Amino acid sequence: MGNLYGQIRASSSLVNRLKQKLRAGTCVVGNPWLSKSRSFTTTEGHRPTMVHKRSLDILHDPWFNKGTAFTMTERDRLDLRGLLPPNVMSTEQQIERFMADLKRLEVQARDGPSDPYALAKWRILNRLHDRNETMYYNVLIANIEEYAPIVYTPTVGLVCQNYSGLFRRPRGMYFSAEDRGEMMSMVYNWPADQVDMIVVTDGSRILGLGDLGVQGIGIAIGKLDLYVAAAGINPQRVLPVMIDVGTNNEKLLKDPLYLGLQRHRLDGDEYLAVIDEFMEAVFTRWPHVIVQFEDFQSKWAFKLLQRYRATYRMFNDDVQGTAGVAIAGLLGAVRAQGRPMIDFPKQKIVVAGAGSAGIGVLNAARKTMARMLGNNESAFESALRQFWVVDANGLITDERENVDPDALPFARKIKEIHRQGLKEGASLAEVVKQIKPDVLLGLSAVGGLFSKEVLEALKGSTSTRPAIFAMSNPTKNAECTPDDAFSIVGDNIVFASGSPFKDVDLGNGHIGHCNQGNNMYLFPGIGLGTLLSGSRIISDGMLQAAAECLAAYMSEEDVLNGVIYPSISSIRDITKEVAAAVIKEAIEEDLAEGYREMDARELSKLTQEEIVEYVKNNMWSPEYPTLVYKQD
Ligand SMILES: NC(=O)C1=CN([C@@H]2O[C@H](COP(=O)(O)OP(=O)(O)OC[C@H]3O[C@@H](n4cnc5c(N)ncnc54)[C@H](O)[C@@H]3O)[C@@H](O)[C@H]2O)C=CC1
Ligand SMILES: CC(=O)C(=O)O
Ligand SMILES: [Mg+2]
Repeated sequence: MGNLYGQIRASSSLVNRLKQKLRAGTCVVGNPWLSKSRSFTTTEGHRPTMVHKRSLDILHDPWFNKGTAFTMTERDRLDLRGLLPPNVMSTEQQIERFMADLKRLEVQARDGPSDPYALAKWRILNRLHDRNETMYYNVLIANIEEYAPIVYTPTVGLVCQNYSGLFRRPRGMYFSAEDRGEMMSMVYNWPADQVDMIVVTDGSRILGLGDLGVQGIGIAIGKLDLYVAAAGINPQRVLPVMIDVGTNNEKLLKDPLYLGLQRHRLDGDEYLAVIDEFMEAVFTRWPHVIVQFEDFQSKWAFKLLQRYRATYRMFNDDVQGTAGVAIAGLLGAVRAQGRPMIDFPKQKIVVAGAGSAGIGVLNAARKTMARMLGNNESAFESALRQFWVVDANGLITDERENVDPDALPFARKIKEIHRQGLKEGASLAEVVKQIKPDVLLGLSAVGGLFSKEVLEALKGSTSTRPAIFAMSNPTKNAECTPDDAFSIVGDNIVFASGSPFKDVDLGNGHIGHCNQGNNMYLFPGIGLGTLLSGSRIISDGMLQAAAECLAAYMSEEDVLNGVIYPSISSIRDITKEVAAAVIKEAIEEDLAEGYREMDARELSKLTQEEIVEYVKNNMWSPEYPTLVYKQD
């Protein structure tokens, strides 16, 4: 009732009349500020307030909203379970959180990695998103190059790190360890009858920033912004999801203002049971939904992918989306040397980082090489000779004990390695010095890992045009900057980074192009293509088709100029093409079951151009519809 009083104080005579009525008990208010249908009962004397709203309508109503202060029983009574972060806060804690955020604003607003006002821009855009979705997406689409770095990497990382302070209105759903046994019913608290895309995270590895617990929901929101802006998925049909199974981030566990469950992460079968329950719940309510797994720690990323990919429409963006983008870039790097793509299996590739992203890239690169070498068992084996993998403990060889099973195939034979002048655990600089690779690719989450020593060593590369992929996010986690890469290794390199950097002025009118090698070029098209094909699963072939489409998007002239990825300003066009390639492959693999009035038979009759047209016609654009009032 505090809000009610705040507004009413504007008119003293009305205040007195209302106070009398409130003291008397019930008060049906009819005044210029309140709609006639609302009736209020004072909370004095613990009488309840009658509300004629439930679920999100309450959270979006400033009169009734208590935000994180809704108790669990109220959340159940008002269908709010899952619509708020799980940690219930007191009014005092809410105020403390708000004040702490307010005080931090000035410092934080200047804390953007490459843009001093990044966080302030995010707040302004976020407020627009809360007020007017159509306008928000119009702004985002028209200025995607400028604002993708705000709603997505790098700023989204900063947003996640500060989410407990930034949280205002909830967006998306929270399924927590406390909701076990409830998910099948609470999924109906989400107001949309149709959901096409879910991006889900458990917050365990957000970009290269580690375990951010419940605050990781920011990454799911950012990825879905790109689904709307790039793929034209209707924003009413996207759902960001946070599965809060606890956090192992000790700082968050001790922070009284943290919005998530303050307990260590569930593990083993208990963890799996929560994810299983979530998957069953969302696919029961929305059988045709597509679920993108995002930023799960490697320990679970592969296991969950294997567990669900044959039965559910799902994929893991970090493993599979990143792999496709890297393949497209690696093929571009071969072409940038003036060589045909078919020379890819001759490339010597050093990969720093053997987590979900690194191993995903290695597996895909190995398969691509094997296909080019004849697609048989021996080609698959011999492709392994092209990779040297370095993790936190140095070069991985078969001498090492307890190699992660996913990395094991890439462990080099120790005898071979000795012949190459290396040993188990050799440092990255030593490996680069001895191997003289064509490509140095980082997915380590370690900022500056490609140190001066490493880059100096790369100068000895046997390639006519060495390629550096510093793919870790956000900006401060990039393995090196383009300035360092061009100035140390030389002008004649190909450079890509996961987060955007400015091109480098090499002098004499020459530009060192900085490509953004990020899975954002693929995941929106993979999701859209899967949706419009109606495929029940997302096959390796569909993912491969997406990667090849991205590689083919670049002209010969572009790649020779060191431009191996398109400009983000054309992301809607790229996504349309990628989606069409995914659909075509789904039809060829006999997986396409159709979408709405386009059934499988009709789909299979479409020409390539007609598929592209079909995709284009199904992409949502932000336009105001004509509204008409209809009584219940
Ligand atoms: N550009 C893009 O599209 C994408 C970028 N990424 C980025 O990749 C990074 C890694 O992600 P995940 O694989 O999921 O993380 P992860 O934590 O599972 O793996 C990190 C790997 O790096 C290794 N590592 C740590 N210190 C190292 C060092 N000093 N030298 C060499 N290796 C070292 C670790 O041993 C581990 O194998 C993150 O920064 C993420 O933002 C992830 C997905 C897509
Ligand atoms: C881009 C992305 O998915 C990541 O850095 O995790
Ligand atoms: Mg990711």
